[in-house]
Amino acid sequence: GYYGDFGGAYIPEMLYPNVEELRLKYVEIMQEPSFQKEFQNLLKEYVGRPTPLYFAKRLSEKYNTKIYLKREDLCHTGAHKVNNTIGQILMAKRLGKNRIIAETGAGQHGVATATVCALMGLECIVYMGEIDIARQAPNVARMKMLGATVVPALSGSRTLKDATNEAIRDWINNPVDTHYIIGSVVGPHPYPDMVARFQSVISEEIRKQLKEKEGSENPDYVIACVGGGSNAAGAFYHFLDEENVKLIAVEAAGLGVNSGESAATSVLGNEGIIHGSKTLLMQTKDGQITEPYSISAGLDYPGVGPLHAHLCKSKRAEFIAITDDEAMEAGLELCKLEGIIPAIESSHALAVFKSKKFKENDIVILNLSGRGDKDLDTYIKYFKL
Ligand SMILES: Cc1ncc(COP(=O)(O)O)c(/C=N/[C@H](C(=O)O)[C@@H](O)C(C)C)c1O
Repeated sequence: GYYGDFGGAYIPEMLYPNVEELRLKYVEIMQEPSFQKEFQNLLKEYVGRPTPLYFAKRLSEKYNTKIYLKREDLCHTGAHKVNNTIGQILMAKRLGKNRIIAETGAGQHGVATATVCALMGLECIVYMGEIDIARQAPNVARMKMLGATVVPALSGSRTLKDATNEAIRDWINNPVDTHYIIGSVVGPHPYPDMVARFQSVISEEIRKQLKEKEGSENPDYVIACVGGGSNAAGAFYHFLDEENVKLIAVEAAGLGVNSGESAATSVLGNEGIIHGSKTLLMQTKDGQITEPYSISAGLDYPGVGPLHAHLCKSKRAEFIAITDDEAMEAGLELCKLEGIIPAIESSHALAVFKSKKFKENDIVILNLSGRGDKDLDTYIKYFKL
């Protein structure tokens, strides 16, 4: 359960039975033919996979390189999060669980969890920071309509890290009948690996689609935004051992990495434990989690998955920090050039083209993790629409 020096399961003793049960069973369950059959069928019939690998002609012309967008914004629920929740709800059923809990920040993961609970008729409780409930109101309404109970996290800074703490507290109190669907490649082993495996359908499809379109399975670059790191883990997964495929992980610089209002964990973080995992996190000198900031709730996370801590330390991936302003401008530019309104998280990845030069015949894949519907309020305020 380690990625280099990072990973592991540093959990309270009372959580050990739940996590140990999962660790012992998850690979075996995922490899069962009946599991794979149901998983692949739901991804196709319910999520709408495969998602297009769309050649963005006008964007490519603007930046004089070849840009393909992997359209995770077209998944059912509007983001990549559902790839993971489909896998985990099937896992929960095979583990005999009938109560589901989850944490969410941007609300996408909460919606994706509520969606699969409605699909399978399971009880769903989503913990969400009171601050995030206010700034992602449309997703809160969606979760309620889908039958979930949204519980405001009132502890700490009342954002994602507190929602995660409250979900962990719930799981400790309800070990037998409850499965905790973690929304990103974070948390104690086996979650980072399990979530990455479920999201790896993204790069599995990219390889097939690129082969058809360009005659080669390998692009020159894969770019993805990183909050906890699940959409990036999925987009990178099948390229990790292909050293000519360069990986670019994009974090939220917020108001700037030296502004004190940022979520650029690879720049501002150092080694520590967060939510049961040894990784890089933004912390005070006595190891308390520092409150991050980003205009996007989805990247507003003070840690990063252990896989990405390793990719950063081993320099297998280049980490770029993008500010609120750079992201918002890039999001609006995609609207005008390609008629696609991206999630603000995904807009951070798009902003790379402004600052990094690619060669004319480079093939660049950008993982468009979600669509911008949930962010219209923020776009309206920012651009005074
Ligand atoms: C459209 C979209 N794109 C990217 C992200 C960042 O999450 P990762 O892909 O796991 O790095 C997110 C993260 N959303 C989470 C959520 O909806 O709850 C996030 O807030 C937390 C789970 C980290 C997202 O919604």
